[in-house]
Amino acid sequence: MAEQTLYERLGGAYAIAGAVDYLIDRLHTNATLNNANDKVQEFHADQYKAGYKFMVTAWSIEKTGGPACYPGRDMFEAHKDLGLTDYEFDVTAHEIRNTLYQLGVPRQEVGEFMDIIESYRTMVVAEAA
Ligand code: HEM
Repeated sequence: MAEQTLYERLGGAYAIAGAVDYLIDRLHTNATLNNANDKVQEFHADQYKAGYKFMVTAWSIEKTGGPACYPGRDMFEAHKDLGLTDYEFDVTAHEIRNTLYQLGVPRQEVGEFMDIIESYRTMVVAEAA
């Protein structure tokens, strides 16, 4: 049998959407991120929340080997005007990791997903661009 994709091992679209739902609620109330950057705080207004959950869910589905369904910008385009620092990236990555722990995702899959997140650092952090 062919090896299952990370997308399949995470439980597919429903499980990923559930994890993103939990994650974005945490990020939107993360005082460190909100205090660090006006642009981030502005974007955390409720009117963007459902759309952002959709975007991050679709991105995660696609990057873990599920169907190509992400309609948003690439990670450099989406973040280049936000002036993000390595510290803010680390805080976000910490919340992502904690979400996976909280939901009981196995160690192997946590490692693989966090490797994907880390591979986008230079596209997200303005200092590194
Ligand atoms: C690897 C980590 C990250 C991933 C996977 C990610 C994912 C995404 C996605 C999928 C979008 C939507 C793009 C679009 O609508 O075209 C987006 C936009 C955005 N992200 Fe991230 N992001 C990451 C890191 C961060 C960090 C560290 C911050 C700030 C703390 C951040 C803040 C934002 C904001 C404010 C937007 C909206 C930008 C706009 O519409 O002008 N992201 N991100």
